[in-house]
Amino acid sequence: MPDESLRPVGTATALIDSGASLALALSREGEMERSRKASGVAKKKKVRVAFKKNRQKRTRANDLTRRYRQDDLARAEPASAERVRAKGDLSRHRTIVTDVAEAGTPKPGEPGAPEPSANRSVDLSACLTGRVIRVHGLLSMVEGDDGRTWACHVRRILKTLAIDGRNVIAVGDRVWFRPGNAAGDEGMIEKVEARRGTITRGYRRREHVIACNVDQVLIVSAFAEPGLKLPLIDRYLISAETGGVRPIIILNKADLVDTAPFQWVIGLYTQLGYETLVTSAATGQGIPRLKELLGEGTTAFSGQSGVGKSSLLNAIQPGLALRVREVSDWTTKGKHTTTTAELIRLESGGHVVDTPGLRQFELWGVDPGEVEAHFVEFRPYIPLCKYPSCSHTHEDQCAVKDAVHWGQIHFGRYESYLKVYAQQPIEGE
Ligand SMILES: Nc1nc2c(ncn2[C@@H]2O[C@H](COP(=O)(O)OP(=O)(O)OP(=O)(O)O)[C@@H](O)[C@H]2O)c(=O)[nH]1
Ligand SMILES: [Zn+2]
Repeated sequence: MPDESLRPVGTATALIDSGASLALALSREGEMERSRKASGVAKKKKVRVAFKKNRQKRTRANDLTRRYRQDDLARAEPASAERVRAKGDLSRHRTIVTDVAEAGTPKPGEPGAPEPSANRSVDLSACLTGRVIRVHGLLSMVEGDDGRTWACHVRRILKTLAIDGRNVIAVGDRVWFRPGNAAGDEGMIEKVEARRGTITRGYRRREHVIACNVDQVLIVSAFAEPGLKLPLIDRYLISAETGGVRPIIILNKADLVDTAPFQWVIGLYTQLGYETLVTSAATGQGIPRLKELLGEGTTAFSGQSGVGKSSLLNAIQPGLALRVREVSDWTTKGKHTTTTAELIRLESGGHVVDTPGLRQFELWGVDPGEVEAHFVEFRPYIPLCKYPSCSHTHEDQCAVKDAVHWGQIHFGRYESYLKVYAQQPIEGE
C-alpha cells in the first residue's frame, strides 16, 4: 500500500555524512592493523588488571586440559612478566606485560578499549593464526590459515583477563594458537585479537557475544508471510550499527506480491544510505547480487522466523541450511549445549555465520539518549530543537517533530524511534 505521507527523506549531507564516517572508521581500523603488522615488534608496557574472584576454581579436568595445564607450568610466562599481589579476593589485581596500544586507542576502562586479553604480550613465533569457527564448551574449533581445523583449549590467563568470563572466545575471533601435538589437530590459544563488528544479545541481563569480526548483517524481511515490519527493520538497523556491523536490508518473497506498491520502502531505506535488495529464494531473483555481497568478509543473518533465511542460504549454496540444521540437532542431544553459532566458509568466497535458534539478536546497551544518533535523517534537525537535550518525544519547538509533521522525516521511522526510545518491544521480536 503506497504511503501518502512519503516525501524524500533526509538530506544529501546526512547521507554522505553517515556513509563517509562509516567508511572512514573501517579504513582507519585497516590502517592501524597494517601499521601494526608492518612495524613488526610491538612496544611493551605493564598494566594492572582486575581478576575474577573465582580464578582458583577448577571446574573441569579432562585429559586434554590436564596435559595442557602441565604444559602451562613448563611454558609459563617468565616470572618477571607476571606478578601476583595477595590482597584477598576483593582486590585481586595482577601486573601483566602488554603491547603498547597505538596512539588514539582508548585506554583501559574507556569505552571501546580492547580487553587486556586482546593485547597480552606472548611469544608468537611458535604460534599459528586462525579463526574460531565453533565453540563447544571448553573447546574452540579453530580454522587455521592453512585451512586445517584445530581443537583448541584456551590458556587460563586469557579467561582470567577477560572482563566478562562468558565471552573469552567467541565464534569469529581471530586467534594465535600453539600447536599441541604432532598429529596437528590440537592446540592452545595464546592470544585473541581485538574484536570489531560484534553481534550480541542480552542473556540473563548480561551481554552475550554470538559472533564477532562480522562485517555485515543481512536484515531479512518478507513482503508477505509474514509481511514487512518496518519497526523491526529499524530495530535491527540500530543493533547492527551499535555492534559496528554494516547492515544490508533484504526484502524477500518478492514472488508472492506485486512489488510496485512497495517501491517507497526500497526508496526510503536506499535514501537513508542502506543497501536494500529485493530477493526471492523461490525464483532466484536478486540471488546473484546476494552472492556477490556475501563473497567478501563475514556475513550474519537476522530476521523474524519464516522470512526465508534458510531458504536464502540454500539458494546461495545448496545444502547449506541443512548443514546448519544438523549442527543444531546435534547440539540439542545435550553433547555440546553451549554451541551458539557456526562460521561457514562459502564455496563462492566469504563466510556466513549462522546462529541456530538465536537469529533474532536484540538491542544491547543503547541508552535512550543515543537512539537519535541511529536515525540518520534526524541529524540535520536535532541542532534546531529549542532544548539542547530534546528527546523529540513531548517537548515543544522540537525540529524533529516539525520535520515529521511536514513529511521531511517519514512518520513510520519516527514511530520506530519512539518505540526504541521507550524501550518497547516491537511486534515480531
Ligand atoms: N514463495 C516464497 N516462499 C519462500 C521464499 N523464501 C522462503 N519461503 C518459504 O517460507 C517458509 C520459511 O522459510 P525459511 O527459509 O525456513 O525461513 P527462516 O527465516 O529460515 O525461518 P526460521 O528458521 O524459523 O528462522 C518456507 O516454507 C519457505 O519455503 C520465497 O522467496 N518465496
Ligand atoms: Zn527535538
